[in-house]
Amino acid sequence: MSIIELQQLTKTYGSARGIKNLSFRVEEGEIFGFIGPNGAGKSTTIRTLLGLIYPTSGSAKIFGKDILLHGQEIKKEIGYLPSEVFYYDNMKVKDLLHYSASFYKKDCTKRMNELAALLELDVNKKIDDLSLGNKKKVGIVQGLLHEPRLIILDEPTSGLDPLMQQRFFELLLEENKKGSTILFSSHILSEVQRLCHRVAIIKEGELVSLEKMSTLKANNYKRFKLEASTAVEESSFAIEGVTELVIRDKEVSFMYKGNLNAILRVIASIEIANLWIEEPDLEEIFMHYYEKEA
Ligand SMILES: Nc1ncnc2c1ncn2[C@@H]1O[C@H](COP(=O)(O)OP(=O)(O)OP(=O)(O)O)[C@@H](O)[C@H]1O
Repeated sequence: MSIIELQQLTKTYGSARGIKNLSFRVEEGEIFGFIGPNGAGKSTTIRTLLGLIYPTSGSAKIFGKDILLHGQEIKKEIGYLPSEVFYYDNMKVKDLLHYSASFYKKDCTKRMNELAALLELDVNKKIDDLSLGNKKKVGIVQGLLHEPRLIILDEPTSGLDPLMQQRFFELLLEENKKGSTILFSSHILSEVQRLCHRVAIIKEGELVSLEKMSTLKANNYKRFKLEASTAVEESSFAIEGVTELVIRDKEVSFMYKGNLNAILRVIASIEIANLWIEEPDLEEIFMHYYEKEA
């Protein structure tokens, strides 16, 4: 079953572009990555889905229900972590969390305490006295304390130190195992690569790619580096699929997409001293995508 379904969802801010005709689905149990550079439209999409802003046209459903007709009902089963968190600074953390928990019709105290302990968050402190990272932790506890069916995270790791990021990822994987579906927006590709099953790539408000993480990696380029025993001619590598060719005397590097036998035949014709074939990370794939599209 689709947990989220967007159909031609469009949001403009006056004459400014927000998102344009976005259509995709997030299936139950997925960890779904939503990636794109600053200003691509990730927050606009999320805020529209949550009913914080109104779509200009198109529609969306969450749990099979229209977001405009059933917004209140839908939101009870969503945990949302906004990209920036703002609070009433004068409150104590525990008071804020109890206040947040009061919106749900179940006792969230146990889970709230577990999450605070896991993230090493001191709930007796005033929000005013917290660092940026600790404020982020308050947002995480707030978003997860009611054990939501759908977790929506907008750039969740900014402000968290590496140890806490790791703990947070483990927490998300645990929630996912228990059955939560997760939509995760980011421009930090390594974290998307580690966690997500599928990824939507958005550029200038439009969807440019929607792939399984495995397909995105498999279909893509490999990076070749080799050291030859003698100087190499550029013409040796003039075959289809080779890009970013750099030759420095005996050292050659390039990206390749295509039949591996074809490139291995080229390499076999050279007397080589060393060879590396590397899987590009999402960062490289992403840059390729953008450069190619541009
Ligand atoms: N309130 C607003 N008024 C006018 N334009 C806006 C508003 N909010 C967003 N935009 C524009 O909509 C586009 C998408 O912005 P959005 O914040 O959704 O991008 P994003 O992918 O979340 O980027 P970032 O990673 O920087 O948060 C941008 O061109 C932005 O300038």
